[in-house]
Amino acid sequence: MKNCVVTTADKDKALYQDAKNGDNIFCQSGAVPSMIGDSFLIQKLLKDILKIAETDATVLITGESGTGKEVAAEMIHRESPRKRKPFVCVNCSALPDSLVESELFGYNKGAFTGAVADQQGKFEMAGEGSIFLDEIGDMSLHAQTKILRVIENREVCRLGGKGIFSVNARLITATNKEPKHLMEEGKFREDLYYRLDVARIRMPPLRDRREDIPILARYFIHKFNLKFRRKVENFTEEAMTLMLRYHWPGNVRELKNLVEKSFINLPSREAVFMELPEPVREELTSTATLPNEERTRVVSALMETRWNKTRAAMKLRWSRMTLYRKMAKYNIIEKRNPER
Ligand SMILES: Nc1ncnc2c1ncn2[C@@H]1O[C@H](COP(=O)(O)OP(=O)(O)OP(=O)(O)O)[C@@H](O)[C@H]1O
Repeated sequence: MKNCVVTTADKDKALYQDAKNGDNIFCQSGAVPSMIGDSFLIQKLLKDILKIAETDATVLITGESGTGKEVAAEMIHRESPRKRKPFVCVNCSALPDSLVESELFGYNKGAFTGAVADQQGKFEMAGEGSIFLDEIGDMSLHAQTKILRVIENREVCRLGGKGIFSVNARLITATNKEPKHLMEEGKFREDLYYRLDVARIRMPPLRDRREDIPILARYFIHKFNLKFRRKVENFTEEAMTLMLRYHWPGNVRELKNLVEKSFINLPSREAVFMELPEPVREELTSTATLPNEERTRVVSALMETRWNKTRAAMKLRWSRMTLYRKMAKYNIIEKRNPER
């Protein structure tokens, strides 16, 4: 992730930088990247995000890599009363110990060799907005001590500076490592953890919400249609079946990359239905797990029939009652979606 600052002014210019990929995403007013998905888990997550956004609590977001922690952090800011103030992202894993203070707290001209001009730190830049410390679990104990001090005192001092700035930004942090394990291994300060874990958001892995795969795939297809000037509608049925069964260790990021690879592999500019590139197809076929094949079958039947229960039940050769029972058993909930 590139460190980035999104200000209201930037958004007015319809510019938002996809902090992970360095892409510039052009957005219409307010249409910054949003959390796509209509599974029960995502709907619940969205409710939690909106509830937490309103409070001013410090947030800790946990979840595997690629599950959308940064998307969630940005949404918390965007939905909070601080939305017109800056949103500052810091990738802690890319921050060597020697740079922690100068990056986060800033410095004054002459503070060290190379400090040729005054420089604001990230806490100062965030002002009354939000500061997002990503991959906080990768910070050294030394750096954690510095962060803890800022949280406790709510003030920072630039390197080589005399003045003290009070810290008013809301703190949002994320880690893809389990904080409890990090503490057991002595890699994370317990006192800092309790300061950060005031409100918790847990991002579910994609394999636990497979019913979001078609809608996410369509969303990325839409994005890449714009980027590559194509008119793809969807994946072929065979490709989608494989995708629904795959276990997605890299989560949504892996799905996004796969959609992009499939675009690059398109045989013609006019192609409407997309195959998976051959090596990916082989990989997905060999690693596709069937942790809950019945659930996958139910979701696929519902998707294929646009949630028409009578037709889905017929497809599965079940009664409607059986279908409803299975939907309840596997927590499959229909979301009213104009696309369907
Ligand atoms: N629910 C979602 N809807 C739309 N896009 C998503 C969603 N979840 C993730 N993405 C996209 O997937 C990619 C990875 O998401 P993100 O960077 O937020 O994951 P992360 O959990 O922060 O990963 P890491 O732990 O590696 O930092 C991004 O391009 C993001 O825009």
